[in-house]
Amino acid sequence: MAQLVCGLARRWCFGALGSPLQALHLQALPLHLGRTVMRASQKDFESALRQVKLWKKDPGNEVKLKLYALYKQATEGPCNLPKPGMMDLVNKAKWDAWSALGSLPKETARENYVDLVSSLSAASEPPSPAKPAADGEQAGGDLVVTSENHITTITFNRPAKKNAITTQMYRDIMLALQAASKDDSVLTVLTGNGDYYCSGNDLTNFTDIPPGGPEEKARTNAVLLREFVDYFIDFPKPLVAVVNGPAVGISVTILGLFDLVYASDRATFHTPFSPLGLSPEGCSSYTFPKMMGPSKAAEMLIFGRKLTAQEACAQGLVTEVFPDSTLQKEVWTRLRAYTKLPPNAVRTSREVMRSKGRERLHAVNAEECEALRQRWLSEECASAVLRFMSRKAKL
Ligand SMILES: CCCCC/C=C/CC(=O)SCCNC(=O)CCNC(=O)[C@H](O)C(C)(C)COP(=O)(O)OP(=O)(O)OC[C@H]1O[C@@H](n2cnc3c(N)ncnc32)[C@H](O)[C@@H]1OP(=O)(O)O
Repeated sequence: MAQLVCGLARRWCFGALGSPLQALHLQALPLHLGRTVMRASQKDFESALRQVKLWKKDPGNEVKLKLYALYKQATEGPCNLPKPGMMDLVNKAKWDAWSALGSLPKETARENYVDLVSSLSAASEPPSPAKPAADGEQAGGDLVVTSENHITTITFNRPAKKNAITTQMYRDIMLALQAASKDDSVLTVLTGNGDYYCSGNDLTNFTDIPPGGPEEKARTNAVLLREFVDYFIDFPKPLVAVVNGPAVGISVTILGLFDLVYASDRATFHTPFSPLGLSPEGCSSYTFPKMMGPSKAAEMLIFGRKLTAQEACAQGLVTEVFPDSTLQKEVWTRLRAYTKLPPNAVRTSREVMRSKGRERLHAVNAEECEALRQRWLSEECASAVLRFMSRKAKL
């Protein structure tokens, strides 16, 4: 039984800077710790700062921004920085949060900081021991890959973030597909752990701007996306999605490149590209109109209409819908039966079905990635990401 776990468990902690938003609070800490303690509540404040550094659970961007703003107000007073540009997403979010505190006195900000930390520390659960790995599985990692009974399963495993896909996960999925294309499996399955199948691209993937600026970020993301989608276009074995819950963005669009899509009746299919200032990817601008007709595809891809599992099945995006309570049992029984079919016949049938459209799919992928590269540099996209990060907007 082959076994592979991709992606290190990235437990959130202030010592490991995964993104600028994770970093923004920490950046402030050393500045403060060198200062002289002047007031009575300063000790509590410093103790709260130390406590925050020990948190292992990500408190979320909203809380991190609040902590950052209160910290700056407590130590420096009202916001005294020039307003960052629209594209400077992280600094803009920080600036907005700090400015929102207006002329709140330093002592009040310090007390609010201490109160916030103590309420969050009280609410957080003690760390639970890792679940023992079941046979053929390993716990942990943002992506878990197992291979059993001739089925390789790639599981999105970031349930606290609704399985949003980080840049590392894109790379790990490619590695997993590469391994699966060569192992003894007959089928490759993608599924999600937790209540979501996947909430699409992790929107914080756009926030860590490299020295080359937003243009470089847009370019490298476009290259990564193109390579990622190419892997699905060229994958040589049947691809199956077991959509255990809501699916968003790229996790929906690439379903057009799958052979079978089995969905829970809890699943929904949502591609909110226009509200995000984006355009379709995953070859969906070609596969969706082909499978559901141009006007149904337009409703989804241009106007962001969310489909239920039943609607997605009626449109041809989903193969079959199962009651959530029986999804796992029914689907895995069926998939195991499919693995008993003569593997060479399965591969040949798939290849003759796929080979004719492959070149076209690569061209569509290239075109979509170029359109997205430009979209990522737009103010519409920057505003949407900023709105999400400051939690004023959700789907
Ligand atoms: C290399 C680049 C390739 C780019 C390819 C392009 C792809 C395009 C897309 O995929 S577009 C789709 C992008 N996805 C979204 O816009 C979804 C955004 N998320 C939401 O709207 C909501 O979170 C939700 C509707 C999915 C779930 O709402 P709910 O209220 O049930 O849960 P929370 O909002 O509290 O979410 C729990 C935590 O998960 C974080 N999170 C969820 N989705 C994402 C995401 N896509 N990116 C980053 N983070 C996400 C959310 O922030 C919460 O975290 P917190 O607890 O730390 O606050």
